[in-house]
Amino acid sequence: MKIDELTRDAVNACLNRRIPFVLYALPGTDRLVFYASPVGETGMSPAFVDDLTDCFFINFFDNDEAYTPGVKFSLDAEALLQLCKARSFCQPCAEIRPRISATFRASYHEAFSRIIPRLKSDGGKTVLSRHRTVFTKRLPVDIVMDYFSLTDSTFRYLCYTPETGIWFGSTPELLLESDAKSREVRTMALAGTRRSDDDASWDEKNLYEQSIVADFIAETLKKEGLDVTIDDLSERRFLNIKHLCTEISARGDIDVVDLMQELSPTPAVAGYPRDEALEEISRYETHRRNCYGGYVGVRIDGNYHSYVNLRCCFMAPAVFGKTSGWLCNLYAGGGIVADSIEEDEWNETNAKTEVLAKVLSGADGSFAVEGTMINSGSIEILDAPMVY
Ligand SMILES: C=C(O[C@@H]1C=C(C(=O)O)C=C[C@H]1O)C(=O)O
Repeated sequence: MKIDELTRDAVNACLNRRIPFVLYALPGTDRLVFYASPVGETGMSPAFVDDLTDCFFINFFDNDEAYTPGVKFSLDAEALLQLCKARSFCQPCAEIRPRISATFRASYHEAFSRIIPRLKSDGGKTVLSRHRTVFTKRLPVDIVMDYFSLTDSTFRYLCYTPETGIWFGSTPELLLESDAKSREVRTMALAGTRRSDDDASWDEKNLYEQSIVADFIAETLKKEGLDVTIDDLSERRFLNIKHLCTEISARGDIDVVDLMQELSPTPAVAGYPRDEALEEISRYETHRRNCYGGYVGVRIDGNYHSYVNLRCCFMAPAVFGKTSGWLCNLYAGGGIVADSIEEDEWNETNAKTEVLAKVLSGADGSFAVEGTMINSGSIEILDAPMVY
């Protein structure tokens, strides 16, 4: 995958000036698309202002607001660069910032130990997540070009909005794809994880975790009065790991935005029953998930391409010691059920962040720092990057 100089300049101009933008590629293609839409007088990004314009959207995991931040497809790279030449910008700073500390192994242990007894008595599943914190000297454009080039089977994006800050990701999980003409939507139940090179057959625990997701999605679609088709269980490989997957489609009278809200967060990223799982997540996880586990995607010609925001990174410009670069939070979780083994689940979160952490470090591994050296005394988060 290649990025042309014009688009590279446009991305850097947006990062330097905090102009909302997106750079994305849909699954199955290496075609990179760039758009920017400066924030107007409201100070808010304008994604879902109406039902017509093509746009990018990115939602929070705690998805209880009607408002969804995003980027309208108003300026392409050339138009954006022209505008930057013609006038100066004072766009709003990000409202949230990455965390300086990472999840301690001990905090994960504490959360795990509290959740297991309830799952043993009530059954069900809770998705427990953690985040890693990395400081990197690499430029966002270089990072995402390496990361996006590894596979074309995911939805890949890099964006900035004032509500979310800078995020990028490469997610394998479809939340909802809609086709207004045929009145059809497609989704998937993706869960259960193991390393790609592990050829043993899937165990009961993983099959159970995945069936919870498939049942929830199928029930939700049926409750909406839709005609639902459920495909056979298959295996999906994404870089160093693989998952179990059931593709599900539905046809009928659909309000896609309502349905996305209804489905998200699915038991693949929250758990089941949902309320109990969400309660445990907010009580025991030591970080806010922000946009991790929410949904992210594009609306084109009235059709939605929406994905669960996984294998993603939240970043902000920062100075570490005397070095300028980027502070990054990498998120990963896994479904915990009554007989889950803590060490295996922790290792699963390592596997899910392994590729991204490597990309942040660069080819020779010398571009990034991770660990206790990163603390509030050694790092300062900036509102805008040192201009490059
Ligand atoms: C929660 C994540 O992934 C989700 C959880 C999975 C699991 O529990 O096995 C598998 C795929 C995703 O639906 C993540 O990548 O952080």
